[in-house]
Amino acid sequence: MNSGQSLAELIPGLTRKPRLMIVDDQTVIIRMLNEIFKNEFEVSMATSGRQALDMCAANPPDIMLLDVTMPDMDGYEVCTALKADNLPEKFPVIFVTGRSDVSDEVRAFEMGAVDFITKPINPVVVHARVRTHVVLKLQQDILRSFAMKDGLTGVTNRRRFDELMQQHWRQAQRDKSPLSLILIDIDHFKQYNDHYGHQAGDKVLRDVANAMRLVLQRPHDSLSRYGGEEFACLLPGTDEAGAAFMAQRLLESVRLLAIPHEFSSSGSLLTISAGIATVIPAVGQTASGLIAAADEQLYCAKHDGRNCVRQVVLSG
Ligand SMILES: Nc1nc2c(ncn2[C@@H]2O[C@H](COP(=O)(O)OP(=O)(O)OP(=O)(O)O)[C@@H](O)[C@H]2O)c(=O)[nH]1
Repeated sequence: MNSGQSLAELIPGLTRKPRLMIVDDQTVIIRMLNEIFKNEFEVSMATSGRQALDMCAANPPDIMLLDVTMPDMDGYEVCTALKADNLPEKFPVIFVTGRSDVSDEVRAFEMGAVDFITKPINPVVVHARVRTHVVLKLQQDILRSFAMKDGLTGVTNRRRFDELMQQHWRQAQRDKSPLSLILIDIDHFKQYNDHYGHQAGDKVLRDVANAMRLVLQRPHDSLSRYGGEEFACLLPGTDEAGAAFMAQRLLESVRLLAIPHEFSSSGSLLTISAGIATVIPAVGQTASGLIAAADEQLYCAKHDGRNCVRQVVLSG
């Protein structure tokens, strides 16, 4: 890798400074590393393993420089805790240590570290290694985000929805908090395609997805393309009243697009129908029940004339 190139040149599409977390109980080391990286990275610092874990939960870095020998919790323990934690993002960890035994090095790799740097720190070496690993990490992030997006509408795809569902389901089980799912389907979309053409149909899918995406405000709310003309809106921490409100806003956002649909039996404009299911998941319950329940409500909304919402609350 050419160290003369800037990180922005190496990672096309990079819109922010990479985040580097330095974890060391010796402030003199932290200061030294900060001097090396402060221009290219957004640097955060922790002086104990516990503090590092708390900071990662709130705002995970893109890469971590982790001291092995620290009081209370050593670097190996931090690494183990990071692996066990359900962090929203994984990131590479480079161990920094005064020990230079082969067994220490082997242990570091076994714990999941990507690299191992020995003290005294050589600024050129540490800089080159951090750059190499952070470029790989950010390139992977970009590829991953492409793999998780629906090519036509730009919202997350079915694969990502499945992941998000599992993630939020487990979180809701732990917190005993409500999780709502809204399944949305465009009304008489086959008629739309048949009369206005497939390209016009594709544009409608994009416009509808964009309009609905703007309705979602909370960071954990998500909209995914669930199937051909079906979307799924996942609302963690949202009860039945909140989900009903959001569903009505989704319907309204599509009505406001005022897309003519002369061949719809539910009005002269394009509309959607929605089925909502809400649950506080119990131990042993699975997410597939929530999806099936929302799907059944969507079927009811279609059956009851379309352009409407039907809802159920499942017992946890
Ligand atoms: N243009 C376009 N059409 C799609 C895409 N994916 C699915 N469709 C179409 O969506 C239509 C779905 O039709 P149906 O399942 O019969 O449902 P509908 O006509 O919307 O009727 P109701 O759901 O009962 O209101 C089919 O014509 C599919 O070809 C896509 O990516 N682009």
